[in-house]
Amino acid sequence: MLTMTGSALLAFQIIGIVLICLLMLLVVRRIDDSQRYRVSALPPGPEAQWFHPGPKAPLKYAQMAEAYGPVFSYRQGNRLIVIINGYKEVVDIMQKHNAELASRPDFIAAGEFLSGGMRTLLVNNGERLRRLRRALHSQLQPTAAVQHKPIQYSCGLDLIIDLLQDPENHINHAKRFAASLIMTMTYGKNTPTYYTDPEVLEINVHTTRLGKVVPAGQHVVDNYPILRHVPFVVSTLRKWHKEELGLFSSMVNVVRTQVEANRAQPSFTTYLLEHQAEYGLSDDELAYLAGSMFGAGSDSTATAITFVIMAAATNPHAQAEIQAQLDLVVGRDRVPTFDDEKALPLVVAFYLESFRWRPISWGGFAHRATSDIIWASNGYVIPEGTTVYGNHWAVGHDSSVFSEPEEFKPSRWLDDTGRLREDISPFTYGFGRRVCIGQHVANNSVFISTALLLWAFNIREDPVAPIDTMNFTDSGTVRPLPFKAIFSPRLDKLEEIVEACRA
Ligand code: HEM
Repeated sequence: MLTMTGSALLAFQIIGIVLICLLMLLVVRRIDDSQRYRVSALPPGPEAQWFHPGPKAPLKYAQMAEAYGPVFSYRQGNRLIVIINGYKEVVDIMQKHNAELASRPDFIAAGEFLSGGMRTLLVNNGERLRRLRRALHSQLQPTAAVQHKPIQYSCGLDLIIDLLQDPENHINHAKRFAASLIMTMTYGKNTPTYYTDPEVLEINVHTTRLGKVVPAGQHVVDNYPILRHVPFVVSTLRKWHKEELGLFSSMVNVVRTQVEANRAQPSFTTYLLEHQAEYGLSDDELAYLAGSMFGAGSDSTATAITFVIMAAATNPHAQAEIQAQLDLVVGRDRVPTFDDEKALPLVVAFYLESFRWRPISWGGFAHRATSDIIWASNGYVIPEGTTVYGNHWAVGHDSSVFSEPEEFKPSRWLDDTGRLREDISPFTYGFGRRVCIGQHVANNSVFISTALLLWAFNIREDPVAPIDTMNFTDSGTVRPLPFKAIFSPRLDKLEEIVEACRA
């Protein structure tokens, strides 16, 4: 009993000291800020010292942009946040000032503790980021992305067969496509992958944990960094890191054993093991580099495929147009392949429009200004240290670039001659120097799935179960919630043709 009272007293003392320190820090920062911000104006925004947008922030931000303008700011205590909601503004700020926005805000819970500072997405700009991105680039840049096309094609054929046999579960089939691809690319897995495989389930536990602590302010240590020194505050994060690192290391060890026995399939991990010294990777960094491919590339790719299905089911006219092109270019005796891509601009336009219409990382990912950014057109300053988001939802729905933004119109991505436009982008993969490094692989996945899906099926909405196209999770990478779609094969011998094309 005495011991309990003693530790309670100690805890109160620590909390007291922490509160006093925080108060002092707040006063000093406010004096500092008020002096700096007088020089030029901050983008306008709510007055509150602690503003929280609430649920579905990207939609709320788009509404706020109508009141404050396309670039606005708000505060969360000491943190200053700027949200960019217009297409032109995102180009002017996120793209043109890419060097000053190449860093991340401090993700203390998710980056420092949960990921041990090793998850590429959360690493600050600097020497480690350069090493990690260079290693990833070797496998994911356009010329290297080509080598993954045969796996993507084969996963695409599986997707068609899965849908034919069990259409109800279409969301899980899209997840299977993405999981199989990543497991093969990363670890050289050559047995079929299912979304219910124990290792896939285990990776998903870790991805879900990460998703819980990434949003700024979700964990107390992000709001009060001084608490990082209080062991019980960060003990769960430390435990999660240990478990995640254990899993990632064990997966690398399997490949290491295969390499030693001379029976490893070439993969990202075999490449990293061979070039470990060249990239200066520790064993733990190597394990994280391989392991976090799944978190970064699996859910996002699966969501992209499911949004294509949703777009097709709710836009029969656009679907018919793309099928007419597929019939002309591919016919019905064989499946579409990557070789058809140049002749199928409508397929590309269809998925680009899907990216714009229902963005996957809908609020964008946080960047940090590492020096003051003067936004010349309006004379506003985005001070050093500000967290900056390009709001993908608002940018894709900017009516000055995308007329009738609620409408699904693939034709807006084509010029008068039917070629793909190069002057606009859906910005699905983010901005500047932190743009998604897996974008070429992801585009190939979405291209082959879209082509195969719409070649193989007429996809329809069930009149008695209309699809709510805004029914997705309110998370960093959104996930569409279950919806019914009817998949009617467009040819009698679909399975036969697909199987014949596997060779
Ligand atoms: C349709 C699928 C995908 C979407 C929509 C997507 C989207 C994004 C976005 C929005 C970012 C942050 C960009 C920013 O900070 O502005 C990002 C970062 C990243 N993505 Fe993707 N991604 C996809 C697929 C992939 C794949 C397949 C991989 C790997 C195989 C991958 C690996 C990464 C990595 C490593 C980062 C961190 C880059 C950094 O912070 O420097 N992504 N992705």
